[in-house]
Amino acid sequence: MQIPDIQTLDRGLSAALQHKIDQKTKPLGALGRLEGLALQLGLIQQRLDPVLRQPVMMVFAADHGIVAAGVSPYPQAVTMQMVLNFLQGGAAINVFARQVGMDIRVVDAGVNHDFAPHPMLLSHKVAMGTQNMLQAPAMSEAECEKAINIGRQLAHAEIAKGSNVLAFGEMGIGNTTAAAALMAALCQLPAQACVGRGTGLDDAGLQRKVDVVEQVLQHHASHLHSPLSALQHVGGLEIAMMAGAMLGAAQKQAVILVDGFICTAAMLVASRIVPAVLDYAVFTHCSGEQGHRRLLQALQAEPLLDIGLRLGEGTGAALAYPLLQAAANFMNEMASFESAGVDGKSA
Ligand SMILES: O=C(O)c1ccc[n+]([C@@H]2O[C@H](COP(=O)([O-])O)[C@@H](O)[C@H]2O)c1
Ligand SMILES: Cc1cc2nc[nH]c2cc1C
Repeated sequence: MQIPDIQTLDRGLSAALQHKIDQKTKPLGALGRLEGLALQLGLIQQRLDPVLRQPVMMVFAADHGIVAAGVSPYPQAVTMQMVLNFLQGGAAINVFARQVGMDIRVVDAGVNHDFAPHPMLLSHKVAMGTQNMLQAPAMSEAECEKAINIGRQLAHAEIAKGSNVLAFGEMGIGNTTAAAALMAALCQLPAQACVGRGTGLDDAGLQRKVDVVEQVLQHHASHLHSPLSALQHVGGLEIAMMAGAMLGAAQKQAVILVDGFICTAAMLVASRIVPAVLDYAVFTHCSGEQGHRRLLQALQAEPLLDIGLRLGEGTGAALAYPLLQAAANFMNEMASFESAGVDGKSA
């Protein structure tokens, strides 16, 4: 695979951005995390007056052969049914994206169903789902590379149409198992620390899922040392396409909004391919999925929200978007001590 060229942030503007932030009519630091966000936006865009244009929510969907091992309480068909729900506008992500003014693209990366064409649907099926990774690599090397490259092109296309904020979401029954396996492999953590209840496994189901992930890691042990090989052997098609799209977004200096556990696992993979991708990432929330907090810590990421969401679809990213808007808006619209005639010196 050709490694994408991603610029690390040029921090030359940091002092001027921080000065602008500090001159706003507020006590120093009083806008909390919004101040760090404003600084990040300014550095990504290399301007003192950052603007957010045409935010797009990209929801990547695919199926997972590992569901045959009983790792999800829901049947595989729910992936396809939820894609239809997205296209009809009735899912949580439709509601929240509408609420914050984001367009949605639903990307079929590998759902086990043939969809009729639809204006919201981007059909880029690489396979009808992954193989059961207890028995075989989740994908072939060619499939994995194809998914990454399509993802990168999709991000480039959205940015070429005028977006400078790409939000990421996903749908795929079984994908918390693939995400946990990737986390365990790339962070060298025991399965137990990475596996959670997903859509709602009971205690026995959780134990079975831990056992399955341990077996998967053992089966592919000799292929887990590089991020690409780990992705190919224990990942998922939507995870691979998201990782590619995240790399593509960073290549073009767009802001990347990372949703929950599965999106963060995709960012983990992307960051092990090109670490500079992290400069463009905003981690929007800490999901209720056991393992997400530890994964965020491994990436030294501080999530914006921690409100117990564990839905996926991009819901956390959509809900956090107004915080990004607030960061850009205060930079552009808030008075400075000088312009408002407020005494900016503390006693
Ligand atoms: O984003 C999260 O943190 C998250 C946590 C738990 C579940 N999910 C969603 O639930 C599905 C995967 O759950 P499971 O139990 O089938 O592996 C998939 O469609 C995800 O979008 C998502
Ligand atoms: C109903 C349902 C909706 C979802 N959205 C994302 N993952 C999901 C899993 C299920 C089961």
